[in-house]
Amino acid sequence: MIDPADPSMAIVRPTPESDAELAFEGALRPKSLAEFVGQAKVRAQLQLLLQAATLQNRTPDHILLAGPPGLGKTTLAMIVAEESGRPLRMSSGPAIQHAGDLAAVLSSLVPGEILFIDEIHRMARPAEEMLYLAMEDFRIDIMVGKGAGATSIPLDLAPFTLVGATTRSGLLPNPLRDRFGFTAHLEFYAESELEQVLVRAAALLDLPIDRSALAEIAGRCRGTPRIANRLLRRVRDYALVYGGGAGLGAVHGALDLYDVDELGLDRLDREVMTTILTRFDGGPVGLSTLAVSVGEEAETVESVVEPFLVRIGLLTRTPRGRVATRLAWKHFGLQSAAPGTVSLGLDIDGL
Ligand SMILES: Nc1ncnc2c1ncn2[C@@H]1O[C@H](COP(=O)(O)OP(=O)(O)OP(=O)(O)O)[C@@H](O)[C@H]1O
Repeated sequence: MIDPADPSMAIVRPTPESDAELAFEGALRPKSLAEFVGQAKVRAQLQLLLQAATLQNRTPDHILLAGPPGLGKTTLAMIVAEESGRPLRMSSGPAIQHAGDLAAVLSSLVPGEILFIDEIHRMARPAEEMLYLAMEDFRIDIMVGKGAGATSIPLDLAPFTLVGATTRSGLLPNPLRDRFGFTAHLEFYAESELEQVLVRAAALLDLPIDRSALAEIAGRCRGTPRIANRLLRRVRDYALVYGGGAGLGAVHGALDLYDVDELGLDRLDREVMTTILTRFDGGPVGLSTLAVSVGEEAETVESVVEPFLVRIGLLTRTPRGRVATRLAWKHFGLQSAAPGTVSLGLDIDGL
């Protein structure tokens, strides 16, 4: 769930500008696994897990949803609650900064409730430790008092299902990761799947749009449904203001205006790549140096920008740092200043 007032959500692009953007996103969320486009394997896995729990009349196992922003983690958490007919409680890692914050949430859950914790890797360590016992035994220990006189009082919890979402599953401590019965790794969407997302969104928005225009948006939305839906909205704006209908002309006009290139790269993607190419001669360059050079948080560069650049073959992550590929030099029409640097970068890929 995106809360524009929450600084932890600043890494989500493009930033929702208004309540209207949030309402728009909410309105387009699929409400069932059948409506959810793509991620066929994850859908089948979730279906099995939920059906088995229903047949045994128990709470479904804890679920971890991992993947870059905008691929449908929050949507899936809502679907899990919907499909299993259970109430949903939503929270987020940054909102749980003390064990007491988590204890308050856990102790107020009703039996069978689904607890969704977005950005679960941002939860404070003491809360994380409290969660181990809660997930395993539906119990927490509440510390009363301080120092030598401190005692712990056990508190039984109602059985619940935790659905955690993370853009950085590698940051979760093993004991926490191991307590999830199922981890779903969400992948970037294929263009054909994104076209389906867009067809559905255009119908819900009552927007007549050419199939060729939808295909063009699908190829330029970084493999991400959230971005596909946002670009569709910008195309709708463009068609509304300049007339001529929502066709290829409106797509090119809107996407050029919003600096989205033919690969779907936006301003920050391009800045990261051109910085590696021109300032570090293709790399390798370390993450923190790169982040400082483009004036962004290292986490944003690592979890929001890089996964897509790696996926489309412009960037590799090596033990010595980030390296631009031959394709990146070609895409940006640049040449290495030091002959041999490119192949040095590519040579260390496999390390
Ligand atoms: N498989 C899908 N089919 C149709 N629409 C989708 C799908 N996945 C995501 N969307 C749309 O994309 C938008 C973003 O999805 P969602 O908020 O679930 O992403 P997220 O992975 O939770 O992102 P974040 O990590 O930023 O919280 C939603 O409005 C939803 O309508």
